This record gives sequence, structure tokens and C-alpha cells, in this order.
Amino acid sequence: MRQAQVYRWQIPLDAGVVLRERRLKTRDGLFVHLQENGREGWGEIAPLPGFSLETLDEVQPLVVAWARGWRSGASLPLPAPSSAAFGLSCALAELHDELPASADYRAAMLCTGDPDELFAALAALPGEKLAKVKVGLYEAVRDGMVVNLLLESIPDLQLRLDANRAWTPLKAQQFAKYVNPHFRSRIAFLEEPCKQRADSLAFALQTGITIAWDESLRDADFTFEPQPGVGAVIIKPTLTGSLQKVQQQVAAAKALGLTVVISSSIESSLGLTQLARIAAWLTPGTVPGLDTLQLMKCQLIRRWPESDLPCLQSDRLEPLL
Ligand SMILES: O=C(O)CCC(=O)C1=CC=C[C@@H](O)[C@@H]1C(=O)O
Ligand SMILES: [Mg+2]
Repeated sequence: MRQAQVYRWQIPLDAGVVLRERRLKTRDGLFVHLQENGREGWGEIAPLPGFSLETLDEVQPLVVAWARGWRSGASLPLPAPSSAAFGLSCALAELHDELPASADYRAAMLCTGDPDELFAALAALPGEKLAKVKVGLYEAVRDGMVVNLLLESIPDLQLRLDANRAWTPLKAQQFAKYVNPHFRSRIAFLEEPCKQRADSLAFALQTGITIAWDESLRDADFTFEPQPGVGAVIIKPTLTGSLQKVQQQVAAAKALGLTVVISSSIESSLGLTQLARIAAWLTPGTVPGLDTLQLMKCQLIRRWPESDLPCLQSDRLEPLL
């Protein structure tokens, strides 16, 4: 006998979460819960505003119809929108014991605001120091100085940077000018410096700063091919699609010798713990980009180890079936 439920949820976010120039006050999404023969599987469907092509209101009827169909024994194709394909494929993978349980809960410490806070947090961090800093939000020159200062004052620090395509080629150059050439190799990568991929590639070659693709993976004309200056790809499964598609992209990038970073689309703790499992499974040895629970006011269903945020269970969510 099959049982299925779909829940809708909303989590308040910290005041400061700004995505693509808009303030995000809440994170909204769905969970699907499948049960069969004493086994269960959960999945999270949470389109990210400004990044996902679909909205939650568009995917909700697709997910509800899919869950109703599954419950009555049908084997339906996964809905096309990436967030729905990802969440439903995760629920099926858990149900069929195809998503390994061991997880990589390490995270590159995410700094979106005050570098002083990052200094304090990094100083307290034992072992390998890895942080991700957002650039492109303020003046490029200020970004360059902050990055230089961080690398200068914390000698064992490696940085991941993310400009989200904010810079013109000129601004990207202004940034690079302030980063001591000696420190540039400690920038593990800089995600998406410029609007145009060709400008980002030219920047990498001119400055010796390794770049990474994130947004570009979703460009219609993107293909996996060797490109000098590109060292990594950031895979956000909620924006990519089914687990199978995630696996295909990971394999294509690895075949080119690229570092593959599994990264958050600001999922709830349930989705994040699944991403930590996907990272341990598909990209062992690479620290995933999952330090986004700190932006939220609570956890849902499953706990992220060491987070002391309250964790709400399904009785506090809105069932849709
Ligand atoms: O990749 C990480 O380390 C954390 C996730 C992260 O940086 C992002 C998640 C979602 C949207 C963006 O603001 C941002 C990114 O662009 O990579
Ligand atoms: Mg990015």
C-alpha cells in the first residue's frame, strides 16, 4: 500500500537576505512524503525566487498531481520544472534506498556582509580554513581590498568568491588590481565575475584568478568543454533537476578535471541534509557550499548537526492531500 502527503511550508528569513537585488523575507516550499512497504522517502521542492525559472505556485499543482498519481499506483514521469524533478527524485531515491545516508556536513563559511564578523569566526575555526565571500555588492575596489586583507591576515585561509555576474570587465579588473598577485592562488575560485561568459574567461586568463561557473550552467547554450581559466562548477540541484541529471552534470564536469561543488539554493534543513548526503556521495573530498541555514529562523523535519535552531515537525506544516 502506498501513502503520500505533500506539505506546504514557510520559514522566516533573517532581515538581510538579498537575492538579485530583492529582499527575501521568507523561504517557501513543499515537502513530499512517500511511504511504501514500511519504507519512506522525503523530498523538498523549493524554487528559489530570482534563480529558479518556475514559481512555487506553478509547481504546487504539478507536485500534488504527481503524488496523487503515485499513491494510486501509477508510475508517472517526473514533472519538468527543476525543483519538482529534484525533490521528487530525492523522495524516490530515499524510498528505494538509493541515496546513501552518510553526509558531508562541512561547509565553506558564508560571508555576505561584514568582513569583521568573518575575521572573528575564522579565527575561532580549527583546522582547514575555507570561506565564501560575496563580492560585487559594493565597489569593486572595496571588494579587492577586503579580499586582500583577509588573505594577508589569515595565512592558511582559502577563499571562494562569488560575483553573481555583477561586474563589467573594467570593474572586474579594478577588483583584481587590489589583490596581491602573490595571494591569487589562494582564491580557490571566483564564481561568475562578469555578465558575459567570454568576459569572465578573458578575466581569468588576464588575472590568473581561477573562475567557476554557477549561473552559466543554466544558460541554454552551455556545454561542458575544456576552458582555460575555469577550475570549478557549482551545482545547485534544486536549479538543476532530477538526481539523475545532477549525477550526469557531476560526471561531465569531473571528466574535464573540474572541481564540483554541490551548493545550496537556500533549502530548509531537510533539503540541506540531503544535499550534504549528495555531496558525500558524488563529490567526496570537496567541501560543499551549504552554509545557508544561518539565514533561517528554524529547521524543518530533520536537524542539521550542531545547529541549535528549533526544528519543527510535520504536525506544524500544512498538508495538501
Ligand atoms: O555556495 C555556497 O557556498 C552557498 C550558497 C550561495 O552562495 C548561494 C545560494 C543561492 C543563491 C546565491 O545567493 C548564492 C550563489 O549565487 O551561489
Ligand atoms: Mg554562485
